[in-house]
Amino acid sequence: MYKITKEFHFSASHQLLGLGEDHPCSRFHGHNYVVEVELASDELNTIGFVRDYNELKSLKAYIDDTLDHRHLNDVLGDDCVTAERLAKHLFDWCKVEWPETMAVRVRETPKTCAEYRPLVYVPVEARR
Ligand SMILES: Nc1nc2c(c(=O)[nH]1)N=C([C@H](O)[C@H](O)COP(=O)(O)OP(=O)(O)OP(=O)(O)O)CN2
Ligand SMILES: [Zn+2]
Repeated sequence: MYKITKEFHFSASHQLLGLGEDHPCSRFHGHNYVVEVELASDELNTIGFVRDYNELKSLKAYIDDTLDHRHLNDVLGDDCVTAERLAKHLFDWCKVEWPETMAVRVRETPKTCAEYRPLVYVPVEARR
């Protein structure tokens, strides 16, 4: 299997409501988000690509237009935009664009990372 990744950056604010007032993340705050999308395929195209990195620019356009310098609670219509939920949101967008999408990772800080990767269902008959 071949795997490629590409990284995207944006800045946005959010607030994790429901955590309790003493939790720092319940306050309005922001992050310099790092998003990494992962695509995989058993086969390469005639050029030798899983997919041209250049094509992934449309994710940059989506991020710039809808997430960058915005309040994520408003954009996603969610009062608790965790990194996990943002990873799922971006995974769903990427999967429609590129069926080879395997996972999306979101970093809010250099020390944290949340990933959305669907479980692969293996039928009982195929498990032997
Ligand atoms: N599982 C998750 N936990 C937390 C999330 C999240 O999205 N998923 N988000 C937050 C906050 O929004 C923010 O990311 C702060 O995280 P934290 O690790 O507390 O960041 P700090 O820089 O303050 O960490 P220090 O350990 O103090 O350096 C919280 N949890
Ligand atoms: Zn945060």
